[in-house]
Amino acid sequence: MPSKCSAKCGRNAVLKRPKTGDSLCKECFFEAFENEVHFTVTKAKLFKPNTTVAIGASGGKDSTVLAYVLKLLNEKYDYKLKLFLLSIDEGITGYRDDSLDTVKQNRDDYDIPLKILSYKDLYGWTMDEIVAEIGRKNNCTFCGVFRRQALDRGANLLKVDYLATGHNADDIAETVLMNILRGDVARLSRCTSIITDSGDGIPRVKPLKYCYEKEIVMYAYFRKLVYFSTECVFAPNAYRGHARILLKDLEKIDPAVIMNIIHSGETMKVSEHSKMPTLTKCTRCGYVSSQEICKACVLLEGLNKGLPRLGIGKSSKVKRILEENEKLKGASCNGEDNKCLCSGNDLKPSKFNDLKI
Ligand SMILES: Nc1ncnc2c1ncn2[C@@H]1O[C@H](COP(=O)(O)OP(=O)(O)OP(=O)(O)O)[C@@H](O)[C@H]1O
Repeated sequence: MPSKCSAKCGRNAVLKRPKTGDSLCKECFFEAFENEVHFTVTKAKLFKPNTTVAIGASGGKDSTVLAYVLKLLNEKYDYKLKLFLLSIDEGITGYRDDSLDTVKQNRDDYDIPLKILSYKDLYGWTMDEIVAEIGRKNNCTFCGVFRRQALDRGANLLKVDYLATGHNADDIAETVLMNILRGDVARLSRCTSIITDSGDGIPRVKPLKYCYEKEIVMYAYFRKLVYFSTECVFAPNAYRGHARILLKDLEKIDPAVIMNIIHSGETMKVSEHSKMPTLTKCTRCGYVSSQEICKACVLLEGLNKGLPRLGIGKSSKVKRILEENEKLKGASCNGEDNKCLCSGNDLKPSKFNDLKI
């Protein structure tokens, strides 16, 4: 005999909630999931009424569920938000091109306007081209740094008040673990924040912060949402994968570990000596950075000068290489040497400002 829904609605249960162990029917699961997101949004005061929100839309399960639920809650509770979808096309053949088709489908299904920005337009390189230069080992560094900035640039171009991403509870617990495994105490203090300041006035928010990945997949499945589920073709080497495997193993023993890790990260007190550096503006592109020259500009400069490994590793090493090149430039460069870093003038802000969106 099928068990009854534990919400006592009288219907039969069709699933067991991974987060709580409750047996629920479809309708009560939808309600529980949506109520939790609504609770997260209201408790953290994520959005002010009459504002605009860009949803980082990759076509994957998290951002698809985020777009669907935000639209639904916006209408149900009258948040008074104007929603946009913002997609970054990294230029990964067989992955992003297909997932962007899914985002376009979501744009039509949910009636939310979509803006697509590509790495090729922003940086002059696709990820396929970058991987051909750097190989598969460190390509995630390029992709992560460029995507972060590209999303900020997109949010600025759309002139929105918030940028919402689909980061879920598993992502955040993984990040806490990763920062611990790397001894990156400074990042620990901000990786659990539900609202982060990107340094240019457009806060990033994570409405799915407390949603378990398994429940997001269930929600998308039972709601019959269209999403793209293939792993990035370049992802298997990412360090995050190790934290992910560890977390999944721990979750099998006790699903509460995900919330426990987030809770530990939130309540941990980081010493003054380990605080994140203050954000400033990159002297090259004018974009937000914790260094004089932002990581995106350093990586791009390396690519353009045939030194793709320039930005991989410690920033002190990068600074030394850049200083040495500055000296060389003063001594001998006639401005025609393609390998000399002095011809990194193509990184001026105008390159980005000229972009037609
Ligand atoms: N190419 C992209 N364009 C726009 N937003 C993106 C893109 N890639 C990632 N994001 C945003 O960052 C969030 C976390 O990205 P991550 O790479 O961890 O993907 P994920 O956990 O597989 O999420 P999803 O299922 O939405 O793809 C996504 O939910 C989305 O909001």
